[in-house]
Amino acid sequence: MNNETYVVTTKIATLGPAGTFSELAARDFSKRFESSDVLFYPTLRRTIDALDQGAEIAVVPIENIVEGIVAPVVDRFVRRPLQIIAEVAIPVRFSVVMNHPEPQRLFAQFVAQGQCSEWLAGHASDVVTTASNTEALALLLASNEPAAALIPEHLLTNENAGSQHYAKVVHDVTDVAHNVTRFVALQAAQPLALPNHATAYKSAVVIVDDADHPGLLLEHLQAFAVHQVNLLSLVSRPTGQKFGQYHFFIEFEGHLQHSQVQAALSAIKLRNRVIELGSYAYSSSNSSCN
Ligand SMILES: O=C(O)C(=O)C[C@]1(C(=O)O)C=C[C@@H](O)C=C1
Repeated sequence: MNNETYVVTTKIATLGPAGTFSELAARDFSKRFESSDVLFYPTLRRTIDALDQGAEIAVVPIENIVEGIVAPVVDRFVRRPLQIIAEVAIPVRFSVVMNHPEPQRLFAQFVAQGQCSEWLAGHASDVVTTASNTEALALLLASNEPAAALIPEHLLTNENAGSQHYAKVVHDVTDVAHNVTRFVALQAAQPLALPNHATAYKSAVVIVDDADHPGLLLEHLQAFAVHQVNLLSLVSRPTGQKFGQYHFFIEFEGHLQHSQVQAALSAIKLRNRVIELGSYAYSSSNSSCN
């Protein structure tokens, strides 16, 4: 009899190159597996689509405490079947590094710009938008012109990118001290596991707007209220078809298998299509920043 044991390596896709906050979230999530590989993708959309190309899990940002929802991620929920299986909240702090004391342009990721808007408004007029924070740093390192980059503070402790490599460093330019981003781990949609009674769950759905009429949003909210389901977030996203038409991304307390949740969603399903995105435990670091 052969006693060999096999270790399965879980492939986790996230936004790269290495050094992003997304990588921190993916590494945190990877602790749940005996063996895992973190694979990097250049955009959030390609990170999610990696689920069709061999990755079992994609870890992406979904909400920043200041900037709100990360729209490219939420919009993907309507386009392809996905399931949220976990969330993790990661503290986010930025610094600015320069290759010259008077830079002409600054490279910065699109979400990061909103989290450092006060410093940028006073110091940077020519901002070049990048797909990730590490791409901002890579563009600075490749630039022959006086330039700067908004980078994750944790990259300054990296041997190859430490403070000594730059003409000037401005530490911590983040608008708020308690800046934090919530990341979700996604997998391809599949049957939901039963709830574990010791876990506090939240769930997410998208209500697809294909039955617009006066009072529609009120009816959705009433369904949750009547069945005592506590809403945690509600974001409207344009359908892209017509002005005035919106899908609603909603997170609420409870598991999709709980009877009150099923009753609320059944009422909504009489009028609209509902995409169920799964049930997952509250992030532990989430409760500390409430
Ligand atoms: O570029 C990164 O470092 C990322 O991980 C992406 C991202 C995001 O898009 O929200 C993650 C955390 C911060 O909110 C800023 C950027």
